[in-house]
Parts: sequence; structure tokens; C-alpha cells
Amino acid sequence: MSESANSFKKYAIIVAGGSGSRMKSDLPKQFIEIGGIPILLHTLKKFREADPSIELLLVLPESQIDFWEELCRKHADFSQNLAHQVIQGGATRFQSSLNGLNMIQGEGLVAIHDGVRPFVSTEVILRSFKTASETGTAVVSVASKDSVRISGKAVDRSTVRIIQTPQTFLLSTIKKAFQNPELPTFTDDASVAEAAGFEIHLIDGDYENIKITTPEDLLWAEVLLKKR
Ligand SMILES: Nc1ccn([C@@H]2O[C@H](COP(=O)(O)OP(=O)(O)OP(=O)(O)O)[C@@H](O)[C@H]2O)c(=O)n1
Ligand SMILES: C[C@](O)(CO)[C@H](O)COP(=O)(O)O
Repeated sequence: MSESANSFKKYAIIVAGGSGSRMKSDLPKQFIEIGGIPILLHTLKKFREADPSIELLLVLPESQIDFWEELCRKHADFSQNLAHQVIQGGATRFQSSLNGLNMIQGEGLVAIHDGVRPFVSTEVILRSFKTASETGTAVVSVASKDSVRISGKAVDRSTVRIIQTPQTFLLSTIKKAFQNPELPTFTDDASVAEAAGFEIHLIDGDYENIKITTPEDLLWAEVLLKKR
């Protein structure tokens, strides 16, 4: 990684405070196993492998924290090098990110990442920290593979980017953005930063960095895991 990224303390806030309603599963989706290991443990491992100095913070609904600790004990071999702080989630993604940010003091870089994107690569994680160290913001994105229409009208596909996570920021930048009131239009942390007037720097992600949202995503997940 570049000198400039390495001169900052680095954090990753893994947000997993949602309800997973679109998965329609009794077991919260972040705990569903792929290759016999809960999704969230795969995600934490990706950040630990990318850079062991990254401090990991995991945001979970309060009602799931005991169960999570039990899962970590059950998968002790896998989880033994994945020390992390657990933080209570909020009613919205904005609140969950904010709860995570409030646990961090001082300057540094923070990657905010969906707990249900377990296939994020080391390259993407390190690229996001590098760009955020240089510009203050780094938001992972890919080109649309499909044609796109907005309100029924075709648009030039080359102008469209599909947004993923991690979304990585200078801590002072993202904390300032989160001082503003929450808006219903916020779908991610980049939209919070943009509304506060910060320029969003898009960086290239990859198509394997899927968000596990609906049941068919689990089929992809098993295939992607076997490929590695
Ligand atoms: N109050 C919330 C809502 C969402 N998230 C997290 O944000 C990520 C992306 O959200 P999504 O995949 O949509 O998860 P859910 O909101 O849980 O799913 P759904 O919209 O299907 O209910 C997830 O890791 C989710 O746990 C969160 O930390 N806190
Ligand atoms: C943050 C995100 O994953 C970027 O694609 C996405 O906005 C989360 O949205 P969701 O509605 O919570 O799935």
C-alpha cells in the first residue's frame, strides 16, 4: 500500500444491523453459512487478510449479539484471528454506520462495508484505502452490464456506475457528513458524504463483490467460494 495510506490508522466498520427482509430466511442472512462458515466471518477475514493492522468494528442488532458470540465460539478455528469490537446497530443503515463511527476517536481512514459482501478482494480493499488517503473519499463501483432506462427513458450506459462497498473515507470527512440530519434518500455512506458537499471519488470494484440480498445470491455465493 502507498506510504500515505500507511501513515493513517485504519478501521473497517462492517455493517450488519439490518433485518434482511428480502432474503426471507428465519436465520438472519449474515449468519447463513457458505462453505460451512457464516457469511459475516468470511467478510471479517477479508479485511484481516488485506491488512492485519485494520481495526475491525462489527455492527449488529442488539438482539443478535449473544447468538453471534456463540457462532464465533462454534467456529473458533476460523474466527481465532478475527478480533473485533461489536457495536449495537440502529433502525436504519445511517444509524448503524453512525453508531460505528461514534466508537472511533481521532483521525484515520475508515472503510464502511456491508457485512453481506463476503467476496470483496484484498486489491479492492487496499485500493479504497489508498484513494481515500489521497482524496478523502473512495467508493467502489462497477459498470452496468445491462442496458439502463430511467423513468422509462434509455440512458447512455457508459454514464452509469453500480455502487458497491467498501466506501472508504478520511474519518474527519465522514464524521462531519454524519453530523447532518438523516435524509430518506440516503442509501449508503457516499450519499451522506455527497449531501454534505464532499466530492465522491469512484474507484473500480469487481463483479464478484456481490451483496447477498435475495435467495438466489446464495447460489452464486457457493459457486464463488468454490472458485477461490
Ligand atoms: N438498519 C440497518 C440496515 C442495514 N444495515 C446493513 O447494511 C447492509 C446492506 O443492507 P441490505 O443488504 O439491504 O440489508 P438489509 O437492510 O438487512 O436487507 P433488506 O433490505 O432486505 O431488509 C447489510 O449488511 C445490513 O445489515 C445495517 O447495518 N443497519
Ligand atoms: C451500500 C450499498 O450496498 C451500495 O450498493 C447499497 O446501497 C445498500 O442498499 P440496501 O438497500 O441496503 O441493499
